[in-house]
Amino acid sequence: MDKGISIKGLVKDYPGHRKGERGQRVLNGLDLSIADNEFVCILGPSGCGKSTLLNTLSGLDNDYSGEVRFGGQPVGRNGKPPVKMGYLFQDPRLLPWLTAERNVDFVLENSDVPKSRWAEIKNHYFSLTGLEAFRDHYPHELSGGMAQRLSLVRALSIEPDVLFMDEPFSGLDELTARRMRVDLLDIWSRTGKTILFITHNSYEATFLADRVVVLSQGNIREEIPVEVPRPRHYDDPALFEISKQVSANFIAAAEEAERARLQPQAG
Ligand SMILES: Nc1ncnc2c1ncn2[C@@H]1O[C@H](COP(=O)(O)OP(=O)(O)OP(=O)(O)O)[C@@H](O)[C@H]1O
Repeated sequence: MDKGISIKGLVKDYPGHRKGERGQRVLNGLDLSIADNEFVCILGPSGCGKSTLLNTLSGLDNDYSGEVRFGGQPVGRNGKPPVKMGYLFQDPRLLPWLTAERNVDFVLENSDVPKSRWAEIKNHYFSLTGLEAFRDHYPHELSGGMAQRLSLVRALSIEPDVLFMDEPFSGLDELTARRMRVDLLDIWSRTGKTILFITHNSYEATFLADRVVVLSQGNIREEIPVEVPRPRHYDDPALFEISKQVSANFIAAAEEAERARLQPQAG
């Protein structure tokens, strides 16, 4: 099954919330195609529309215009998405009163995965993420990295075709984040998913992605392919070279946002 994503002319406006406040166009006719099994990182300064893009693609926000297709099939405005989606956020969002395993069961109970497969799936992902010994631990007994790993187990357990990740490692210390990036690439290479990953970190984006998309004010400023063979090595100079180009675009996008902010509004 094709799990690619095609986005055409995506426009998202937020109304002004206070009396007399202007509305804001956050996504401005965005076109983007993501291939089946491609790993794409979205980078851009604060407020450029990254989370808004993820919310519209993931169906959390249906109030937009333009076209979004998964595997060539359009998203029904209020219907079921044509692919299975998994999410990972900056905050692991675990249920504190449930053990690690029950947190995963909770998601499985609300999925279409038959109960006969739960044990196999849980064994697989708990072992893949090194959490086998912590299945009966509660979230407060886990470190930040372990909690985020559990959140990854939970997202993967429903066997999503597409994984949306919104700065999932930004709250972790650098060493843990590095390990998580390597683990994520390993899992991705074994399971085959289309991944859309949001980050503020140029090197993280370059290390992970097949392609880095830099957003500026609700549209694509630059798409930078990362043609470095996998498995990748964290200290590969070729990655550093590409990340410099990513950084330069990121900084330019931030400057564009600052200029737009200082520009007097017409009308
Ligand atoms: N529910 C909302 N109502 C009104 N404006 C919103 C809403 N959500 C986001 N915005 C505005 O839309 C713009 C884009 O927000 P968004 O969260 O998509 O940016 P972002 O690129 O993800 O930023 P960050 O990197 O800080 O998370 C911001 O100016 C924000 O204030």
